[in-house]
Formats: sequence, C-alpha cells, structure tokens
Amino acid sequence: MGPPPDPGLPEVILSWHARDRELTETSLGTIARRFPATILQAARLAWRASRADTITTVSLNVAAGFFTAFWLLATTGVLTALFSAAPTPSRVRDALPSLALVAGAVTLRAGLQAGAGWAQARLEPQVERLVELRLYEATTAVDMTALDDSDFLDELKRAQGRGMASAPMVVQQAVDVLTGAIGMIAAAGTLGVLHPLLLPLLLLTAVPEGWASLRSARMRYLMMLSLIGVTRRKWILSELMVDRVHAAEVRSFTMRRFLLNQYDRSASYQRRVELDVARRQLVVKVTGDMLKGVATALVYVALGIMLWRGSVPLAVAGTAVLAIRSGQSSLANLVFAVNRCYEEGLYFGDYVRFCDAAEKRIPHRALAPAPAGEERRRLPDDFAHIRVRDVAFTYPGADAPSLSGVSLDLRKGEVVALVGENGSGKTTLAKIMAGLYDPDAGEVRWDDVPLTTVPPQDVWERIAVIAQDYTHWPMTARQNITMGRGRDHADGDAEDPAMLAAARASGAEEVVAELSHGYGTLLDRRFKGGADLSGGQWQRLAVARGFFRDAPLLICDEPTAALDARAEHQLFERIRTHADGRTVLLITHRLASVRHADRIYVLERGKVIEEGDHAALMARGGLYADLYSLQAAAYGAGGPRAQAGQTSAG
Ligand SMILES: Nc1ncnc2c1ncn2[C@@H]1O[C@H](COP(=O)(O)OP(=O)(O)OP(=O)(O)O)[C@@H](O)[C@H]1O
Repeated sequence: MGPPPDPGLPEVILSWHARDRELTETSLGTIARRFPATILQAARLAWRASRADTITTVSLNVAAGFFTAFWLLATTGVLTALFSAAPTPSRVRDALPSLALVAGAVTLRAGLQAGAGWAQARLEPQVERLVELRLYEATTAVDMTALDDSDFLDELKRAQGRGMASAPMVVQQAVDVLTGAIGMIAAAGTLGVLHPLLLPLLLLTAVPEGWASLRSARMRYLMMLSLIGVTRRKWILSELMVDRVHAAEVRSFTMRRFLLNQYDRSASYQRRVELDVARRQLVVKVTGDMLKGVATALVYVALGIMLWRGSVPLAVAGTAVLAIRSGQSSLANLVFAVNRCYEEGLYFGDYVRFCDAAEKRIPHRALAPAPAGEERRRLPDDFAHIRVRDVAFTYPGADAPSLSGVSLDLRKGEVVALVGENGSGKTTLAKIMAGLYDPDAGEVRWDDVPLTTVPPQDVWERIAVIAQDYTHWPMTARQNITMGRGRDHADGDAEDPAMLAAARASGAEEVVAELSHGYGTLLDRRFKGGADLSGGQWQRLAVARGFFRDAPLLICDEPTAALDARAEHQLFERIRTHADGRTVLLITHRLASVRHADRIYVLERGKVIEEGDHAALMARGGLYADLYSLQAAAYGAGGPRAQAGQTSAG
C-alpha cells in the first residue's frame, strides 16, 4: 500500500512497528464489533470528567429527539388541514392549532439542543484535564528502563500527540452519535407511523455513505500508523532546528543544510503517502456519493408510486418527504459521527493502551517481596552501611551488559570514588545505587534492607544527586536550588538560610548576586525578563541543589566538568570534608581529587577491576596508576603553577 519507501530514510522509521494487530482491527466487521466498546469508553471518560454535565448532555438530547418526532407528526396535522377540500381561510384556521404545536415543538427543541451543546462544551476541557493528568502521572513515574525502550517512546509519542487530543473528540463524537441516533429514531418512528415501507427505504440511503466514510477513516488511521516513525523523526529534527540550545552548533558545524535536507526527505515522503491516501479517499467518496444519489432517487420513486397508487394520502406523503429529509440529515450526522467516533476511538485506544502499559511499568506497584522470614522493612532514614553485591545490569535492547558482578561497600561518613574510562559503567552503577534502575541480578542494601523491597520514592527522599546531565530548570534561581523542598517565598521574605548556605558552598551565591532579581530571577531566556547562565554557572546551581537537599547520601557524578579551577577546588575540598557529614559517592575523571577518598573502585567494561585507597592502587601499578600518572604528567607539563593547583586540589 502507498508509495514506495524513500531509500534515504532509515529502515527503522519506515517500519510498521509490528502493527499487524491494528491492521486486523480495522476491518469493517471489527469496526461494528468494537464500536460499542468505544462508546462505552467515551461514556466512562465523560462520567469520570463530570457526572452532572454527562447527565445533562444525554437527557437534553433525548428530550430534543422526542420533540423532533412530535414536530414531524404535528406537521401531518398542518398538511392534512391545508390539503383538505374546505375554502382556504377555514383551511388555514383549521391548521392553526397544529401549527402552534409545530412552532412550540421547534422552539423547545432548539432550547434543549442549545442546553445540550453547552453541557457538551463544558465536558471538553474537563476530559482534557483528566487524560493529560493520567498520562503525565504515568510518564513521570515509569521505570527508567521504559524511557530507554524505543517502542515505548513511539507509543508515548502517539499517545501524547494524536491519542491525547482524541479524548475530548471521542466524547464529543459519542454525544453526536447519540444526537444523530435520536434524530434518526424520531424520523424513523414518524415514517414507521406514516407507512411501514418508508422506513427501510430511508435506511437504504445510509448504506453507501456509511461505507465510504468508514473506509476513509480506516485509510487515514493506517496512514497515521505507517507514518509514526517519520513524524517522530520530523519532530526531533524540527526541535534541533528551532531550539536555542542547538542554535550555536547548528551554525558552527554548518549543520543547517544537512538538517533541512533530512527534514525535507521525511516531509516529502510523508506528503507522498498523504497524497496517495487523499487520492484513494476521493475515489471512495465519489463512489459513495453516487450510490447515495441512486438510493435517494429510489426512495422518491417509491414514494411517488405509493402516492400514485393511493396507498398514502398527499398530506402523509408531504410529511414523509419532510421526515425523510430530516431523517437523512440525522443519518448523515449519525454516519459522520459514528465514523469520527470510531476513528478517534482508534487514536484514543492508543492512548489508553499506552497508559495501561505505562502504569504497569511504575515500579512501586511491583515491589520485590521481602526475603523469606523477613517482614517488609522501612528504609532507614540514615544508614550505617550500604552494600552493593554482585550487581548486573543490561540496558533494554543493549547487546552487552553495562555492569556484571559489581560489589562495593559504602559506610556512613565515607567518601567513596568510582573511576574508570568512558563507558565503563560508573553512571549506571550510580543510578542503580540511587534506585533509578533495578539491577537484573544482585542487590543493593541499606543496612539490611534491599532497595527493591521499598518504594523507590523512599530511596529518592534520602539521596541527593549532582548528576552528570542535569536539567536547566526553567524556573527561578531559588527554585533551581530548592526544587520544591524549600518553603514558599513571598516578596520581602528573608531567604531560607539553608538555601543560602548551599549557594555559598557551591559558588552559586556569586552567580545569583549578578542576576537582576537575585534568587527570584527566572532562568529561562524564552520568557520575558528571563536570564541565562553560562555552563559553569548552571553547574554551580546544580551543585547547590545537591548540597541543599538534606540527605544522608550525596552522589556526585562528574560534578565539576564545567567549573573553573577555583570553583572546582572549592567543591572537592567540601566533598573531601564529607560535605557536612554526608556519605559521598564521587564519580570523576579528575583523579587528583580522589586521592583522599576512603576507597576507590576502578571500573572497566562493567566490572570492578581494582579497589583500595590511593596509595594501595598506586602501589599496585594497574589501570588506576596508569591513568593517574598520565594526568599527573599532564599537570607537570603545565608548569609550577599548575602543579601547585593540583596539589592543593588533591
Ligand atoms: N540508556 C542507555 N541505553 C543503552 N545503553 C546505555 C545507556 N546508558 C549507557 N549505556 C551504555 O552503558 C555503558 C556504561 O555507560 P555509563 O554511562 O554507565 O558509563 P560511564 O562509566 O559513566 O561513562 P562516562 O565516563 O563517559 O560518563 C556504556 O557502554 C553505554 O553505552
């Protein structure tokens, strides 16, 4: 189906992402079977969003349908009076009571429909809020491995984009289905009362339009599935082209042409697929319209024959024409709404499936049982000893393990360093110790409590992390340090002394002193009045954030990569003096700064290959000694000032 793939696009983005299931789910038979479930889903969603508005919408629509039937039947009274043999003035006089009924019914119906429309409009934002919250509650809590899984990310993209937008539409279309069905029942009921043969004729006109719209919807949905990889790639490329963070590299690496070409390739492939679908949809629509024309002609011919043979009187035939027209328009609305509801239901199904899957990947729902004979215990607020034993971990989809058989010990008040070359597994180990990933084998215990037996939040509450890749939070300098843990700050309030102490210790104080609104300065240039910081200034804030958090374990992963020599020296001094009694896990390539660590673990290819203090590792003459000597030689080559710096930093 569709145009041939562009050979220039990576295979992975052209794949159908194993969507055979959806393909079979979009046959016309399954549409009919699954449609009630879609309606039920919409009803449940609306009910949870607002019971009052749901009840109002449904009941007002039902009442409006009742008045539609009433109006049509009252019209027969008007026509019967008008077509009678009496003189014109008395014919009009006779028609007046029925006419008053028609006018009353039409006015009431309009009022009820307006009320239903208003309740429906109120439902929409409430449904939106409900589905947004559900998705974000799941994405902020899922196991970190989920976010390393490309299938999960694809499903997230679908759920967050089209899936989430479809939620209010599903509800709206379900209400439209109800409205159309009621209008249709009113017209059909009227026709049934007038003459039983007219009803099947009306339904006949619905078949071609229904067929055409459902086919079109199916084509559109399949197209969306086939393009998901391409649209995700386009989205990533467009972020690269518009985001300020990448602007300098896009220019200095002359990436502009390359990015534009890549984007254009994806966009033109998407355009070809879309045009192809539009062409096939047009053929379907024209065929459907032609068949509908033929069916309508048949209905009128049948009505003409019935009139000619005297099986229906003229007034009834007149009402029948009105009822057919009203029924047809309700039917057209109904078919349109069924089709849209089904289509939106497919996208909404993506959203629901994603949320269900994501919620299953929220770790606290699946805590490992406490070891046999032990009760589930609380994680100690502080610990005497953290033990890592035989930990192994492989990232989802990775060919090789990132950690295998790693063991280490961290006693209260110690500074323990992890060193090793790039990719040796230091950050992965730190993340496992921080409770961000569960090990595939082995365990991490705080005293006697394995981390996998307690909710991860308990671990996160008790650690402070100065991460390698930290976030530039688009918030004030104060919030960047306190991250929701500080007390609320009003203008004129004195700053939190703990925050000031953390800022002083990290060197963030000097950074903030330069800002126009001090700690209240918004650190995002995308907003009016926002400021931006240099890389090192941001890192000082990240360090302040780690110091501010009152946690017994401080994990520092490359905390000084962007710091100037003075700030780096200050930070390592602080870590060396245990950062106010905390236990510190330090990851760094600056080996001079780990000389005073209580213990150093050297990692290579996910294994601990050496351990001991600086003197022991130097005496051993292994990888650590090699790396240290290399750095020392480089400092030595820098002259006496550099050497002096190194000595004082170590
Ligand atoms: N999210 C991920 N998905 C798959 N593999 C990963 C992921 N993160 C890291 N890896 C792989 O795990 C291995 C260890 O990475 P890790 O980041 O722990 O190394 P590191 O020692 O901290 O390196 P560096 O010194 O460069 O920071 C590497 O081979 C890396 O490619």
